[in-house]
Amino acid sequence: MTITEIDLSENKGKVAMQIVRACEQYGFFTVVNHGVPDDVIQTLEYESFHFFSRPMSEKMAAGPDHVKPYGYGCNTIGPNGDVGRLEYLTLSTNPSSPQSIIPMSQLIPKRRLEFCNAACEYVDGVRKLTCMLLSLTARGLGFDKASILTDLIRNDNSDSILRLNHYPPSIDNGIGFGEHSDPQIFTLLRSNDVPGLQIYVGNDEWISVPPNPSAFCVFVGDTLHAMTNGRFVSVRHRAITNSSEPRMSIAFFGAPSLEEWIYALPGMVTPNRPLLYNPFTWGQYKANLYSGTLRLADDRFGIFRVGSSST
Ligand SMILES: C=C1C[C@]23C[C@@]1(O)CC[C@H]2[C@@]12CC[C@H](O)[C@@](C)(C(=O)O1)[C@H]2[C@@H]3C(=O)O
Ligand SMILES: O=C(O)CCC(=O)C(=O)O
Ligand SMILES: [Fe+2]
Repeated sequence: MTITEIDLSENKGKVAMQIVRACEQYGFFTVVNHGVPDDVIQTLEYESFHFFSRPMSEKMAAGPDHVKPYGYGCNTIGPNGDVGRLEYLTLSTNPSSPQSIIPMSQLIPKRRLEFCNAACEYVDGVRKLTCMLLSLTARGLGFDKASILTDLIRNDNSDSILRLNHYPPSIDNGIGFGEHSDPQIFTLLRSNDVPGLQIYVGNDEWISVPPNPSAFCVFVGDTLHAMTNGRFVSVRHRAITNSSEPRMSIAFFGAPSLEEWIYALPGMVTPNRPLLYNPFTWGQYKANLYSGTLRLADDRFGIFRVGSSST
């Protein structure tokens, strides 16, 4: 199989169809000519490497005791004992959150202002790109109004997240970030020129995504899967460590506000495709990630499935 690479400078009608096809097939594609300025990306990568190069005692100032999933973390992922060979910094992009870029940058040692500016500019660029991709997706699905999807991310209270993942060199095929799907709408991830990302394409097959620093990887998340009533695949993916070079991935998880209701979009439920999930708010879905014993690789739709005994 080949990974779909979409050139955003091409005809918009064609691009819209390519996006929908890729979301239906694997829930994954890459985009080039995406419009996020290269210097904005390079600057945040530089500041991120600088942050992770600081002594552990300094990095710990930004975590790990903050509200999940925010702050600095090392070798553990999520609330229930998953481990990985990485360290990360996770920030809210909602300006009114105490865990968002500006207040969290105050906890970051050295180069506070530089880090803060770089992260804000990056989020500005990737949020616009996410909106453009959602608008093209709405068009590809046949909706007249792009706002049916773009409003979810544009909302001032969007619960979108910025996550910096740093995988130190390791040459024995270890698990950097274990298998999972992302819970949000779309994830836009960019990495330096070091391999590691793999996606699941069915039939027990994982394929490696060749690194391309001038592209963004786009992942369909659980929320868009639910909104399309299963038509789009929420792609399972993982990162392995097998390089003598450090790997840095920067992910923007585009999410709605906590109050937003998630339900199947018009036309997605048909006699051949019965409703899969009862409506839920993003806040309910997110609370479920952190309230129980769910592990990284677990299916998280259980209680939201139509016919589930808890609904
Ligand atoms: C074990 C978990 C970690 C995670 C929340 C979860 O319950 C399952 C999904 C994980 C994930 C993957 C994408 C993002 O990195 C993340 C912040 C998210 O929203 O969902 C992480 C969560 C985390 O690291 O806390
Ligand atoms: O680093 C990667 O390539 C994957 C990271 C990831 O899946 C995540 O942060 O959710
Ligand atoms: Fe992920």
